[in-house]
Amino acid sequence: MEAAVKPILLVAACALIDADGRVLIAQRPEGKAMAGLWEFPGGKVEADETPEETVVRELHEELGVETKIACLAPLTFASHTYTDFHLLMPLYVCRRFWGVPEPREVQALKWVRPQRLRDYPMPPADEPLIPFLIDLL
Ligand SMILES: Nc1nc2c([nH]c(=O)n2[C@H]2C[C@H](O)[C@@H](COP(=O)(O)OP(=O)(O)OP(=O)(O)O)O2)c(=O)[nH]1
Repeated sequence: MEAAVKPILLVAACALIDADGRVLIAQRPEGKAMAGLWEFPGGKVEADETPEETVVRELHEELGVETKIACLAPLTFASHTYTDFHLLMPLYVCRRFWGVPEPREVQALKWVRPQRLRDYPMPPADEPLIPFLIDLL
């Protein structure tokens, strides 16, 4: 019997970048899958949204940060098979945003130099994204 095809989960994520070229990562909350791992802010793309709208909404909800679709630039994407789904995750970068990020729906936030991202345990889907940020910054 053939294995069932896993559903594709579309998640949109964003690397906020500060004036020093550091990237913001967020620690996943307790009680959720992959709790405690560090990830790029973002979330599932809802049925009525574009990925860019998802990023703008999630930055507001998770961090209290405001930005605009025009301030998002696509960098790369993750494509990774988890147990229950296949994750497809465009990663945007954003250098222009308003407000100081605060950890509203996450455990903690950290501004990290791209070369130091490997010091923070991330979901397996995220590891291939790191070289793109190192190249960019
Ligand atoms: N936001 C974000 N999600 C990531 C990253 N890497 C990665 O594998 N994911 C996965 C974790 C989750 O399975 C999914 C994002 O879903 P989510 O954060 O909106 O939802 P969740 O798992 O917290 O579950 P829910 O309670 O909100 O339904 O993508 C990343 O860098 N950022």
